[in-house]
Amino acid sequence: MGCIRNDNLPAGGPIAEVIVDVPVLGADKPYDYRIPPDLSGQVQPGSRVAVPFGPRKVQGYVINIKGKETHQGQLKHIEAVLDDQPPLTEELLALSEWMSEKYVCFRSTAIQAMLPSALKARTTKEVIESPSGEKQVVYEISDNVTARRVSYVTLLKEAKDVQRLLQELPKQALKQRAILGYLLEHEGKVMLTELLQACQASRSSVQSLQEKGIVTIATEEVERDPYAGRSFAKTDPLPLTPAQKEVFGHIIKAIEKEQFQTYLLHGVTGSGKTEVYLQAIAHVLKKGKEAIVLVPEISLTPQMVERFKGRFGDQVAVVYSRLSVGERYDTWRKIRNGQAKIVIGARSALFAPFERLGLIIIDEEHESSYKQEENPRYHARDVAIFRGQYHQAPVILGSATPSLESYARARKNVYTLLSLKERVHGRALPKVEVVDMRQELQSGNRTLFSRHLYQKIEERLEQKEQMVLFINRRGFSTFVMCRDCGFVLQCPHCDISLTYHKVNHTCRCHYCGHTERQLMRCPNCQSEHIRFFGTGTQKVEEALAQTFPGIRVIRMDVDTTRRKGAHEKLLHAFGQHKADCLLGTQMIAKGLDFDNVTLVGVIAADSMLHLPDFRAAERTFQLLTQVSGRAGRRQKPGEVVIQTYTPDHYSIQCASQHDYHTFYEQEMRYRFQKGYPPFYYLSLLLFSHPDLTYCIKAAEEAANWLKPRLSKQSQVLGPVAAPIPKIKDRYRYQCMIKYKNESQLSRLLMELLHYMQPHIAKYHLQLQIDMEPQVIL
Ligand SMILES: Nc1ncnc2c1ncn2[C@@H]1O[C@H](COP(=O)(O)OP(=O)(O)OP(=O)(O)O)[C@@H](O)[C@H]1O
Ligand SMILES: [Zn+2]
Ligand SMILES: [Zn+2]
Repeated sequence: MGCIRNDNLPAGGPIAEVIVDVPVLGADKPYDYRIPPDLSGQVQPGSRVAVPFGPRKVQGYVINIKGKETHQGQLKHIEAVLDDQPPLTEELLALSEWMSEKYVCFRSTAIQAMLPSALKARTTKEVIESPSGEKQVVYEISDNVTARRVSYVTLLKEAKDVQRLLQELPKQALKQRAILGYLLEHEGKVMLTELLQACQASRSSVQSLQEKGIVTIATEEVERDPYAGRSFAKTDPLPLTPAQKEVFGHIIKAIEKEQFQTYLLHGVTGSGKTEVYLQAIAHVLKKGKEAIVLVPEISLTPQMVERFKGRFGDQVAVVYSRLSVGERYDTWRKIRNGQAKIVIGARSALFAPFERLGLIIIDEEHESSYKQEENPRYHARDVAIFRGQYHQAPVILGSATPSLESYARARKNVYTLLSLKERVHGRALPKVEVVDMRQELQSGNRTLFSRHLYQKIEERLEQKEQMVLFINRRGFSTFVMCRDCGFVLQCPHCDISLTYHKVNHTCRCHYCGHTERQLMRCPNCQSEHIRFFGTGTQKVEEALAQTFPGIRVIRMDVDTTRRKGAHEKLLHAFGQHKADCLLGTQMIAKGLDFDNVTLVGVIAADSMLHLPDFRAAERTFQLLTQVSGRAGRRQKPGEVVIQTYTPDHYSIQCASQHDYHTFYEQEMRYRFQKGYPPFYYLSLLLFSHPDLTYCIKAAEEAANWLKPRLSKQSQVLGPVAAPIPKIKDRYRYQCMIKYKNESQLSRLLMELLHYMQPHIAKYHLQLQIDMEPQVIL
């Protein structure tokens, strides 16, 4: 691998069409390369290859192999095949083509999204001097990470022979004795490093044993398995409730008939959706097929992993961003070579290179993290449906709070609606109380906790039950303002206010990380009346300690979970009752299933409601429902307290009554009036440039080009300043395209990219195209 050959080839021989890993506009098309005879068996559709491209060597992907006759003249040839088995299947090749068209991205970008980053080859440039003294640049392609190899020492003699050898060895050969003894104790095979350490021996001792033919040292490829050595208690399928049975029956039928169909499983929190998934997967395995389960990254808790590993053991591969590059690569290979049958993971797990896919599940399907916010800007739901269609396999979208888009599709019978309306075995949904914080203020309560919440927390502390408190923001305060002149401290690079972090007395930008020391005086009027407004996790943590002396709090937010394993550790500690309160951001809203949690408190329910995004109400409803769902999941009943300044808002009212349908109807009316999804599609063009005037001009030029080319019912809104008008010193302008039916839009936007190319290539304009964006900030 990696070495580039440079011999010359005669003309003739089959030709491969290759997509090169060069993400620029002009290079986004298949190039023809000759397949040299010695590689002819190895080059297949889906192979990753090294090819010359201009003066460079680059990595590419073979998408097709053609006969000899199609090309005249000189062709460059493929120089190396980079893997034993082609990393891409025929299906994934087709998917990459579909993605590049639908999401207006380069095909190589789509392909890269499917592969573990270990397969992103590095091109290294080296300058060498030729014999005649000329300098030459050579390029080498090497993989980022390769398989891990480990040396093992194996005993070649039987135990009784070794006993005899031990007698015969000279007295002073202490190390060799120790080594043989250790090998005997460990079934005759041990890792070299372990052996040397255990016996305090050097390599030469082992080598001398090898020379005598007693042991052998050999390297083997080993797999990096983050779960190696961990055992999971085996679980058996639970007898399904009648409601679960009904849902299960529908899904099984589709699996049996090998029929593509998209199901929307609307099941309240704790209704037993996961158990249905598990049993459906068992069925798929029995048919010799494979399954993919997507969950949002933050729901991929140890609890969740345990449920799948407990049922299916080593057949389960877990894919998430916390894996090291090497672990990810090994997990991917386990999938590619058929060792793993089930993949559970965050968004990118969807590209698991299975060839006999029998089921795809997207849990918490409403989650915005299923949309990738960088190129390729794909939505997991669309990709899942592509794969389901390809394999004739059912797709299940599950949620307690389906996205409006999905629910509307189910209403129109595009998806099949299945529902679980009650919690398993009649367990009650928690009682939710909404507290009007304006009244609290009027009655003189200026603390973070309403009297009601205060009382509930006290009760839990007395009864030794646990609670979950939720606040939408991390940090201490959400903005810093001068009370005399109203100056708000902002990030100099982004149009966004800085967040105060009390631990190290800094003000930080959550977009670019810019940090300033705590202000003592207003930079505008020199007043000392600086105040911190808004509430973050750190402030609640401090207030809890002051209000409830002795309370044990575990804080979970981006700041406390940065280190690998921290997330798991904190949750484990909470599960072991090492704290009374789990306090955190979104990351605690989902998937947690702790039996001792009887109270959930939402400190400020409004913080999401006022974001400049048409999905703000939907997100608020979803979040409140999910957080509430963490309470009373087992024997003990649960209670929820939601604190808000807008208690009458329908998203808060409906969430408190566990009433999805009323919320859906009301939100649909609003979307209809305003012309938003699911009534219209949106696509977003975002222009950014360090110079404001240039940015506006370019955006206008693009809008003017586009408008006459769209059909009459479609609208181009803007260009206007983006909701965050500047990030990292780049100004941001956007155009929103609203349409119902614009089948050629993707193609048109690709043309627009070509049209705008001079601005992009020469003047560093960035133009980002987002088909059906999830986040409009
Ligand atoms: N048929 C069953 N019999 C007994 N217990 C069950 C059954 N199905 C599920 N449970 C239990 O009920 C609880 C909730 O089930 P599960 O986690 O599957 O629900 P869910 O709908 O996936 O939850 P959420 O979406 O809120 O995370 C779990 O503790 C689970 O073990
Ligand atoms: Zn001031
Ligand atoms: Zn910033």
